[in-house]
Amino acid sequence: MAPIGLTDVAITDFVVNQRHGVKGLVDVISPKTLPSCYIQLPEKRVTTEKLIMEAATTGRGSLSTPVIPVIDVSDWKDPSVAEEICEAAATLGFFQIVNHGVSVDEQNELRAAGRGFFDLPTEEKKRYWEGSSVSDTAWYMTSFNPSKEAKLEWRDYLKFEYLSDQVDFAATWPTVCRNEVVNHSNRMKPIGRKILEILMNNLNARVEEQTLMGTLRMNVNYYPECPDPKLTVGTGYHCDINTLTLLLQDDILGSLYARYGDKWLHIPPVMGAIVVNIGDMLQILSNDRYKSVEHLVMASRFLSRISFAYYCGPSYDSVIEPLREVLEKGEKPLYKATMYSDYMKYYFARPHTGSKTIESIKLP
Ligand SMILES: O=C(O)CCC(=O)C(=O)O
Ligand SMILES: [Fe+2]
Repeated sequence: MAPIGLTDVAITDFVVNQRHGVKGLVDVISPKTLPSCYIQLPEKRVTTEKLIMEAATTGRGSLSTPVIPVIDVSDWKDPSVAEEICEAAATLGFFQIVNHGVSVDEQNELRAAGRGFFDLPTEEKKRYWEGSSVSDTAWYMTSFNPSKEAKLEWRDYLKFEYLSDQVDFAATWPTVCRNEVVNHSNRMKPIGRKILEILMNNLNARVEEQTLMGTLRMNVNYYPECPDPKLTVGTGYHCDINTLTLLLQDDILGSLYARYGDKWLHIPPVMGAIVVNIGDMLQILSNDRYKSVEHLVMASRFLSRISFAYYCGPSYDSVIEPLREVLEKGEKPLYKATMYSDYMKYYFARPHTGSKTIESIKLP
C-alpha cells in the first residue's frame, strides 16, 4: 500500500524520474509500509521456508547443511588453498577468503567513503545519474533497470569503470570516494589475478589476462532500511556475467544468499573477509566445470547496508567460448562463442533474470 497521499506512480516518479533513489524515498518520505511498486512477485521473494541457514560460520558443514567455505589465503602457494578454491568454484560457486592482506581498517575507510557518496545532497548525486552523468565512467542509478522492471528493487548503486590505462581516469569521479575507490581496485586486482591463475592452472589452460580481467568495474550498492524486507528484494536474484567477483559485504546477517538447489544458502558476514563468486564467463570458458550461481540480497528492517562488488571481466571485444584445453578429450562445447560486449548488452537490457543470460547462448 502506498503511503497516504502518494500513489505508486508518484513514488516511482519521485524515486526514478526525479532521481531521488530509494534512499531519497526513505530520507524524505519515510513510508511506514512498503509501496506496492516495491512488492515483488512471490517467486522473486525470499520466504523462511526457502532459506538454509548455516550450521556454523566456518568448516565444511554436514551433509544436509552446506557451508560456504572460508579459505585462509595467507600462503597462496599452499596447494590446499588452490584445492579449496577449485572445489568451491566447481560446487557452490562461492567462497570467502581471509588473510588476503587488505586490513579491516582499509575496508572500513572504503565503506565510509561509499556512504559519503550516498549521504550527499540529492542535487549533487543527481549529476551522476546514468544516461546524463558528468562522468563517462561513473554512474548512479536505482533498482537495476527501472525502465524494464515490473517492480523496483530496494537498492541504489554507483558504478565505476576502471580505465586505468588512461591518465586521470578517475578525474570525473565523485571526490568524496574517489581515492578510496581507486585504491580498492589496486588492492583487489592482484587478488583477482591470483584466483584466476589458480582456476586456470587447474584446467591446464593458458588464458590471456585481457580475456580474464580486461575490464574492471565496481558496483557500490546501497540498501536503505526497508519497512517490509520480506515483500521485496534488495538485489533480485541474478548470476554475475563477468569472470570473477570480489565482494566486500557489510556486517548485517541475513543479507546475501546464494542458490542451493531450490533453496537459498546464507552467506554470513565474516569480519575482514572478501566473498568471491564465479561469473558466467568462467562457467562458459570451463564448459560448466566452474559454476556461476544465482544470488540475491535482502534489505534489512532497521539498518542500511553498503557493499562493494569488484568485477573482473573479459575485455569488451573478447570472444568467449569453452577453452580448447577443456574440450581436448572430445568433450562437446556447451556454449556458442559470444563477444563479451554482446553478452553485456543482453544482460543490461533486461530486468534481473536469474540464470537466463547464460541459457541464451547454450548450444542445443
Ligand atoms: O550487495 C551484495 O552483497 C551483492 C550485490 C551483487 O550481487 C552485485 O552487485 O552483483
Ligand atoms: Fe552479483
